[in-house]
Amino acid sequence: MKSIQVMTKDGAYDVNVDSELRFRLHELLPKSYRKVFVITDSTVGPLYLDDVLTELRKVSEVDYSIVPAGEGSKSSRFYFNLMTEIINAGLDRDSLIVALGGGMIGDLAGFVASTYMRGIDFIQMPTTILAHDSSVGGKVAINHPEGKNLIGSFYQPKAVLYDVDTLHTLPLREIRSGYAEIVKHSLIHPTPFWDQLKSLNLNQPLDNERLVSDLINGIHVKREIVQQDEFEQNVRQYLNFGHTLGHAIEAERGYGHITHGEAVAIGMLFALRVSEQHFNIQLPFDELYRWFKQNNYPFDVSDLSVTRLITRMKKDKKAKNSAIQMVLLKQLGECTSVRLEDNDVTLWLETFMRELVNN
Ligand SMILES: NC(=O)c1ccc[n+]([C@@H]2O[C@H](COP(=O)([O-])OP(=O)(O)OC[C@H]3O[C@@H](n4cnc5c(N)ncnc54)[C@H](O)[C@@H]3O)[C@@H](O)[C@H]2O)c1
Ligand SMILES: O=C(O)C(=O)C[C@@H](O)[C@H](O)[C@H](O)COP(=O)(O)O
Ligand SMILES: [Zn+2]
Repeated sequence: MKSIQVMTKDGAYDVNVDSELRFRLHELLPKSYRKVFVITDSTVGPLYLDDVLTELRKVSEVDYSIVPAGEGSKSSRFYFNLMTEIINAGLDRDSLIVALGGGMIGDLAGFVASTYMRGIDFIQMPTTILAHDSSVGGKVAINHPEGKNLIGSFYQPKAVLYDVDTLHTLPLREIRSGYAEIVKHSLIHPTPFWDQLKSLNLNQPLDNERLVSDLINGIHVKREIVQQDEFEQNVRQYLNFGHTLGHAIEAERGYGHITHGEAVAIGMLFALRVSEQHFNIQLPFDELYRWFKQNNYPFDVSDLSVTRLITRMKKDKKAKNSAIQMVLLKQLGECTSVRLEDNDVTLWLETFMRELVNN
């Protein structure tokens, strides 16, 4: 088992990555809990919930809830419903919430845990590739129609138990989506990690060893940045590379109409273009664009309005005084956060969207 420790203000926790972890769950709980409540979604539930419940019942009283799969459940409605369910289930401050699923479940269940009785313990059991990012670092949230993750907190899990066998039931679209965040980690960190990734063909069956190594590389980058700046006062912004436009597209399309990774992929390309223009430098835009295209990332942006996207980008959490703030690259592996003029971003976005539509 690969175990990566994350140090935070409230102590350390382990990110355990291995095959068949869900069958060793009861040994891996950080402590014993009287009651455990599992939150999962309607796709993951039928696949893995029974295994998890069987393990947990060896040591605790267990209850669960299944929300509809998809980004639409990361909402105030499902947040409130879950609150009612855990109140009725009698969870108290000695109880544990288990988030079994991808980033949607991790963010939603984590936000429930962070606010129920002002915070009870939770653990992450990620089941998507993307969740190598979302399960580590303690950002938990729900969406608002006005913007992604606008209602949330920083609340670290007590453990992350990543059973990589669960990743083999992921559809290709979710494999692609998850790899977008691995690509992000490779571009923002000085290790030559992008060089290893760029030969990868996602249309071929996943090689388990390769996948685990890519996930672990991503987790290392995430951990390093979170440990330096848990509450996003400075360098943690770099983890938002590609997200200023990415989040704007997700909200603009309506949550769930584009995956998070697909939106971030477009956002990263745009951030590379802006970096090139702003610093008058050359970056591997073409190489990244080719890799995304070869791997069939969808880049149809013809339905999106530049003006509306700019309005959304001005409401991004990084913005100060409604000025657009983007994470740019000074060179591969070196980030900086830059305040930009609306007019410049508008012009660059118009050109960039034309480029995507015409290619
Ligand atoms: N907190 C953070 O730091 C952070 C980081 C990145 C992304 N996020 C958030 O994470 C969310 C996206 O996460 P995601 O891409 O994992 O989405 P998701 O949780 O919605 O999962 C994607 C789809 O895959 C299905 N699925 C999950 N595991 C499966 C499995 N093993 N087999 C088959 N199907 C499976 C789900 O039911 C869903 O339909 C977004 O809300 C994003 O904002 C948060
Ligand atoms: O952990 C972080 O910090 C990130 O920014 C990781 C992102 O991949 C993730 O999508 C996160 O949820 C975005 O956070 P937000 O604060 O921009 O909503
Ligand atoms: Zn993200």
